[in-house]
Amino acid sequence: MTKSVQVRDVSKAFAGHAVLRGVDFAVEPGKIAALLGPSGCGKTTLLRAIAGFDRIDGGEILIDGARVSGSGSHLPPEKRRVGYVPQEGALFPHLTVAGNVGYGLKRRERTRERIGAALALVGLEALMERYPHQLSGGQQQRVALARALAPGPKLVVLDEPFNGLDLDLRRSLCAEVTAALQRAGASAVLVTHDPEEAFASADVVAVMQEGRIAQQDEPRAVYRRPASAAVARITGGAIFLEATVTGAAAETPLGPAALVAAPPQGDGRASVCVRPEQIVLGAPGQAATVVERSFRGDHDLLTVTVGERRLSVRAPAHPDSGLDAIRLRIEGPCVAFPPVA
Ligand SMILES: Nc1ncnc2c1ncn2[C@@H]1O[C@H](COP(=O)(O)OP(=O)(O)OP(=O)(O)O)[C@@H](O)[C@H]1O
Repeated sequence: MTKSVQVRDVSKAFAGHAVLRGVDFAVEPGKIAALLGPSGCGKTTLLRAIAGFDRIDGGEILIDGARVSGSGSHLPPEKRRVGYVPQEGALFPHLTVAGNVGYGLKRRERTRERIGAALALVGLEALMERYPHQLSGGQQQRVALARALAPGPKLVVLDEPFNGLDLDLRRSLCAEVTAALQRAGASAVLVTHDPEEAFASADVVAVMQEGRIAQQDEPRAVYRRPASAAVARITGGAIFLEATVTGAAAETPLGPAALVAAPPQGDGRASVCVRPEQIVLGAPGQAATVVERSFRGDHDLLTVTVGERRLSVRAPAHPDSGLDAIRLRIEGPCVAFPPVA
């Protein structure tokens, strides 16, 4: 099947500093892909290259099977049929909602019906006559999405569209944006540095690290089977335990742990990655001593020692619990990486 967007071996440098170093990345039609990575890894640069705002130095980019960048060619952004949602919306303050949404449409397409249909995708058709300053931050972002969707693009790229919004709003807006993209039948690339946002909104997560895609897979796969220790850290909480591996089993300071698979490096010493929720309290388990208990609302965060090792462990919130001896064990399969030197 023709990919909605296909990025092949793309490189890009700014003033001699390589920012994209051979990026391979693809999105299937109608799917939402999240580009997840730490600050400075090249996410925005890749997004801008796909949208056509920046030229690439090497490799090629295809949209719907047609080359738009590469081998000396560079189709300008307005010819790519890619909708772009920048950080913090960037609506025109002097235009109404309808004016903003109609902005990207050709004059003959700029009808009330067409604008209303785009606003209906984000549930804001009632606010057509308002100005951006009369909208909440979340509404502004939805208008920015409606503006990007109005010309009927096959692909929409969104650059950290929920930045600057509070956490509750981020979560609800994320669900609304995903639903609007699905209603519009558009494929999307969403840039984020928040794993929860990537998992909640995307069909596929591409984990980016130092200008390369380190792993691209379904959300559960990148979380449960990270390809490297760095991917494990980028995709959520990760506790690394020194262990001895035999086949698909590991012996750790917290007792035995099953592995998702025997590691390619074989038996011997390893660093086993455990997700925080895989460490559970209660017998049977390894004896641990609680040295600090910190109230975190819906849970307590315990600092515990197991032998020489100090760990942070989530525990149910408990008003009467003091500092005491507990037992810990690992539940569910983990991933083993080569030992840290
Ligand atoms: N126009 C430019 N000129 C020079 N350097 C640039 C330019 N754009 C980006 N860079 C550099 O490229 C690197 C990657 O930047 P980019 O914005 O793509 O990262 P990012 O992963 O999107 O980061 P963030 O999450 O902080 O937005 C950074 O070191 C940045 O300083």
